Amino acid sequence: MSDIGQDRVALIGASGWLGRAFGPAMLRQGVVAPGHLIAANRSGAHPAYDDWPDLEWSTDPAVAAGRADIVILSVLPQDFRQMALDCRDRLVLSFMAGVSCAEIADSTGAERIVRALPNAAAGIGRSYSPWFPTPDVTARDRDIVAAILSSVGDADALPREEDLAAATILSGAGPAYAALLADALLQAARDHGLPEDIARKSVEAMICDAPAMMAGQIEGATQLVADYIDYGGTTAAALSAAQDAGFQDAVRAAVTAGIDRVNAMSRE
Ligand SMILES: NC(=O)C1=CN([C@@H]2O[C@H](COP(=O)(O)OP(=O)(O)OC[C@H]3O[C@@H](n4cnc5c(N)ncnc54)[C@H](O)[C@@H]3O)[C@@H](O)[C@H]2O)C=CC1
Ligand SMILES: O=C(O)[C@@H]1CCC=N1
Repeated sequence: MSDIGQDRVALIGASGWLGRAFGPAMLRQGVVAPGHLIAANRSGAHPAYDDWPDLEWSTDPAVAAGRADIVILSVLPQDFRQMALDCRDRLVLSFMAGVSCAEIADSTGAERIVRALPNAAAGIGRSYSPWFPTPDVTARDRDIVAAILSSVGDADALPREEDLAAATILSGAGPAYAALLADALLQAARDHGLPEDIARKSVEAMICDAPAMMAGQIEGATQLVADYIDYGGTTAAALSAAQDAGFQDAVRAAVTAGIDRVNAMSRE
């Protein structure tokens, strides 16, 4: 039996971007038994769950939450704010960006709340999901949360809730910044007249091979840039021009703007 034991889990937003990664992963790995999962969405059974034809579906989040011991909130903040959920005496695990534990407690009555920030790599089992528990969360709750989050990748507890804002903008963004860089490189390649297929293969080699060369040693990135600069070749010229044009400033502005947005959402 999994860490969840006989507890019933309501996954609110089961067919959304994150929900359809978590639900099937939890079922496939035996974190929750099919008879103990209630999948809630607006449209009923979703093809991502075709392997579990007998799964219980609900289009009423309040009913699903009411029948569960553990409630996973995988809905947009604005949709959550329209819901009337009673989660008293339940463990609530929220994936929502910018919705504080205090707001979740206020609107659901829950005291045992964990906020986690997965990312889109959950869909390939490679999410990194930092999480924060309220003081009432028990040791068993923590094991349950670790089991749920581990079903789609790696996870670590954070000591302070406010650190979730940065986590939202960094790991929470998944491949978004890499996509921005890839798009800029593709446009530059086209500007220089590279045939489209060669441009695509060149940029794919840059973006998709880099992870294999840097995995497990990301702290070496600063040294890698310095090594290229010291090498004094063509890449040095390109990297220096990017730095002079404000590359680091652009990244810092992106992270700051994102954190500001998260904090504004918390006050909306
Ligand atoms: N997509 C991502 O990479 C990340 C998302 N998040 C957070 O996770 C949460 C979910 O995000 P996504 O999966 O991307 O959203 P999504 O919009 O893809 O999925 C949300 C799901 O909730 C369902 N839903 C909305 N209102 C409902 C209602 N009244 N009753 C039943 N179901 C309802 C929708 O039908 C939809 O399937 C958001 O709060 C987001 O901030 C956090 C980290 C990363
Ligand atoms: O862009 C977003 O709002 C979602 C939530 C956290 C990360 N991605």
